[in-house]
Amino acid sequence: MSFFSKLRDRLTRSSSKIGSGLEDIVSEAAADEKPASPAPAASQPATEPEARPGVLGRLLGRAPAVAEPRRELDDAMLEELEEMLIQADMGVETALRVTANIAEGRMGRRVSATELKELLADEIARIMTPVAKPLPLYPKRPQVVLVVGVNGSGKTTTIGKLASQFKAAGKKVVIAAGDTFRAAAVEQLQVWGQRAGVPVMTAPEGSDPASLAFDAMTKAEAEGADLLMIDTAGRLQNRQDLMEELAKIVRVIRKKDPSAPHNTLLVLDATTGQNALSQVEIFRKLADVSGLVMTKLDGTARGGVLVALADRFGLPIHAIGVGEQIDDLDAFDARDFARALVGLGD
Ligand SMILES: Nc1nc2c(ncn2[C@@H]2O[C@H](COP(=O)(O)OP(=O)(O)OP(=O)(O)O)[C@@H](O)[C@H]2O)c(=O)[nH]1
Repeated sequence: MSFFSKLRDRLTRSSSKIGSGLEDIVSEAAADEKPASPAPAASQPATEPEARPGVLGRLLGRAPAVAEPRRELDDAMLEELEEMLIQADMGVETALRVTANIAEGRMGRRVSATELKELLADEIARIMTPVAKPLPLYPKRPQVVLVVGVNGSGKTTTIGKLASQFKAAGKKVVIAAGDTFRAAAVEQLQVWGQRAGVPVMTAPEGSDPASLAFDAMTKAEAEGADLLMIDTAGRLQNRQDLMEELAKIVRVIRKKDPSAPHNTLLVLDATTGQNALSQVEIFRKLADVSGLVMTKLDGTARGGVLVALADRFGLPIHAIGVGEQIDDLDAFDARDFARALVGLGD
């Protein structure tokens, strides 16, 4: 199954919220109106073709989309659209901007839900394309990837999935279980390491994570590893401690390589919705976040938050997770995500 198919299948809680939201906005009002004039599309600009049924629709011989209800784009409709996007966790500013862009040059036109979905997907893709960047790989060996994020956000799983994918791509990977205070986190990382066939460096419970990071750096250098992925603690309850812990890890690995860490990945859980925005703000103060990974897009109707994140921070989005299996994480593709999010096909 292609990742797009998987994404579309698993993003359904978000996409049904947005997709049916758009359909409701158009059809509820259209139901109150008299039947549309016979050829509303005839007066539309040539650059905005009438919506066509998708490939599946054509194969099944569905009636062309002219039968779809249409609604005149006016202030009331824009307000509903804005409200729906806010409800879908896109954030107020992003929802306003997206709605304004959709409205531009189209006020008074009669649009169908399919057209609206296409317009919305284009707007979302436009916002997200500049940030859709896979984790950059450098010739530097070992490339040190520090992974930060609150407990439970999916750091361990993301490290396991990335390690396994890099290993499959022929890279030599070492993992350091830097959350030394939580035995369960270390064990979980060891399970992922075994699954991926990647060594996991651990340290006794409660020992200094920076000292583990140093040892892991030594091992990665000695073994000629391409990548060293360092898991870290995510205790936000005591931010000062966490900041010092992260700063110490960075100080120590810089003794071995002044250019490290080469990436600082912030892992965010999509189910936290708008809270993900404040997590970015907090972690940017704690660490020099260079890119984002968003997990658990499969279990939530709040996937729109990724659009808000892209719009607000402009940080690279390296990958997204849509499940718990090794191949449920893939590079972020703006167009695919935008289309899946509004419930459109490839
Ligand atoms: N449905 C789903 N579950 C996920 C995804 N990514 C991670 N999980 C699950 O989320 C839970 C937390 O993930 P972890 O990787 O342990 O998160 P963590 O940030 O390392 O958390 P700690 O180990 O508590 O520090 C686990 O049960 C994972 O299986 C995803 O993309 N989709």
